[in-house]
Amino acid sequence: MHVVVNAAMSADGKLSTRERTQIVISGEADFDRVDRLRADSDAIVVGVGTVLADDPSLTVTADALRDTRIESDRPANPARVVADSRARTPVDASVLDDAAETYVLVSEAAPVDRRSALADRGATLITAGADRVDLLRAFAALQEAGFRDVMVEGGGELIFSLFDAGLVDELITYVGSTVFGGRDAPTLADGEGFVTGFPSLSLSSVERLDDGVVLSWTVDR
Ligand SMILES: NC(=O)C1=CN([C@@H]2O[C@H](COP(=O)(O)OP(=O)(O)OC[C@H]3O[C@@H](n4cnc5c(N)ncnc54)[C@H](O)[C@@H]3O)[C@@H](O)[C@H]2O)C=CC1
Ligand SMILES: Nc1nc(O)c(N)c(N[C@@H]2O[C@H](COP(=O)(O)O)[C@@H](O)[C@H]2O)n1
Repeated sequence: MHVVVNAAMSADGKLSTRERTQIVISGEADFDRVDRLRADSDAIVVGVGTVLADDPSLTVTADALRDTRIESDRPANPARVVADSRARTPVDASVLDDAAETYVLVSEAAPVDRRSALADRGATLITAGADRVDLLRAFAALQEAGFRDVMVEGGGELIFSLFDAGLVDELITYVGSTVFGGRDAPTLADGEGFVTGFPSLSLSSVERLDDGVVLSWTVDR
């Protein structure tokens, strides 16, 4: 399985403002790039914090790209995957609509009634971990389900945990032309933070796009 993390951040490294509401950082050309990355993926993963903050659809928006997927025998949209230890995804969340398959990764601590509600909405549940989703086990289950190219779109808590678990192969960031500031604003990698064993990255490309820059890194093994 190949895991690519893609996120947009302000010039000061924030994914959003301290109010954690959805905010546009990318320009039109970057959203097209993200659309192509989605179209080349089997699954798109987010944390439930992102679902609660943004209610994303995580679908491929450009018709041409959707056609490309159909020609290649892939479903019109990649599967959507939510890391959601306590099964907090609202039943009316856009990720549970009919546009694509949806997987919810939960822990054993997720209440049974919440799990049933999500299953009733058509989600496939994967249980891994006692209190928090065990990402190594959950991603192994996704691989077993046939997913090869996996894209992660955030947020900062999930991205940190994926780096911590050694699951990230590539990191792509769009750095936009704005400053959010705020010590409580989400950054690219939040969680506990590393004090040793920092992931080491190799820069693979730098591209000027819209009024910002796309930085692509591979994670050293
Ligand atoms: N600019 C961008 O590209 C993006 C911005 N965002 C922003 O990020 C913010 C949401 O990010 P966060 O609050 O960090 O939430 P998040 O999206 O990273 O979700 C965190 C939640 O994931 C669940 N989870 C399950 N297993 C986990 C594990 N092993 N490790 C970590 N989390 C696990 C937990 O319930 C945890 O509360 C919002 O403000 C959103 O707008 C989100 C995605 C992309
Ligand atoms: N690439 C990118 N640029 C931005 O400026 C953004 N705010 C985000 N946010 C991510 O995209 C999700 C929304 O997806 P839909 O348009 O609803 O499909 C949002 O939840 C973030 O993960 N990304």
